[in-house]
Amino acid sequence: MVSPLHSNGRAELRDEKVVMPFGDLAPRPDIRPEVLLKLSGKLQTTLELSQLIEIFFTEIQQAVLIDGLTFNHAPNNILLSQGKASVHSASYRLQTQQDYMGDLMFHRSTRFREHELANIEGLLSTLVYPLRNALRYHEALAAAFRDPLTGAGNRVALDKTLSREIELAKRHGQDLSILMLDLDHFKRVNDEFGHGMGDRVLKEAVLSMTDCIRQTDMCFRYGGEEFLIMLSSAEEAGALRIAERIRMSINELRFTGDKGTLQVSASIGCSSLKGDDSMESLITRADEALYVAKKHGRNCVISDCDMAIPEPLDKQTVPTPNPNR
Ligand SMILES: Nc1nc2c(ncn2[C@@H]2O[C@H](COP(=O)(O)OP(=O)(O)OP(=O)(O)O)[C@@H](O)[C@H]2O)c(=O)[nH]1
Repeated sequence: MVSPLHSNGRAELRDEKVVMPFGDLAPRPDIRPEVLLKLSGKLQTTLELSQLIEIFFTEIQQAVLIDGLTFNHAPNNILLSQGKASVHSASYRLQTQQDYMGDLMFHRSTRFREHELANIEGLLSTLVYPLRNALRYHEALAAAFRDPLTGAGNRVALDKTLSREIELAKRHGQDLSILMLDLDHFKRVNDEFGHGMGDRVLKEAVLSMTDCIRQTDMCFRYGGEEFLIMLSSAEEAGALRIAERIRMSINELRFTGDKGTLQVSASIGCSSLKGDDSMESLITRADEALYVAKKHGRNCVISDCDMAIPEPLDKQTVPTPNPNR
């Protein structure tokens, strides 16, 4: 039997006191079996995490009044809230011997009493299996939209996300820009340093990209060594600044292998959303700008509005082994 509150499970009060409700003197849960049965049945009706937390929040009001509930699963980047945060809180780490299943925080304007904490813990036992199933479902869905090598979004995710973001940006009159990024002379990286090194470069380049963008922006693998970065609420000038930051950050990477140290560079084309743009036209303009960047020596950023004027090229364009490093 899995315990929702593994040995380190605990209820914490806001004033730093720690209560161990399952200690010898702690009260036992006092919940009617039909409440548990009903809750358990309802929780089994969905695999969607947000729905699951909503059902749990609504249903447990029958046993304990709470103002708000927060569910946090940092490894999967999940943060869900119901109701509102309040002065007092009780938090639980849900952990079985195999799985970490997240942290739940219950909020209330008045202190939780010990018998209420015991009831919350009794109710939590119904959440464990549905929550584990929902987390697995969430992970499977996320994997279906991710490039397995780099962790960037894949083409399926790109089509879904970019078309939705374009629609939203148009409806709310917001800016949206994209960057099309291609690593320069990547074939030489594979040929001279091996495919393993090529893979390493791809992974590190994606980390550089994601380090330079906001959480609301997204990076997708468009093809082999080509990436599309979606910048929400970014106008052309802002997008060019981010693109330049990414270009420099990739150019600063160093990879040491048997044949010395490798430096890579990237060319970037940028396009910003216009009123009559479709996803295809936005991508085509970024692609054309990327083509100009390649043509004018690589390791530079070109905007779709600025395709005739290439950046000054004082940078290294070819990955070079440097045996002295
Ligand atoms: N290691 C590795 N290589 C890949 C992967 N996907 C594509 N490639 C390689 O990326 C290279 C792309 O080569 P090209 O299209 O000629 O482009 P390039 O050498 O980067 O030249 P420019 O784009 O003109 O600067 C090919 O050799 C592909 O095999 C991958 O997942 N891993």
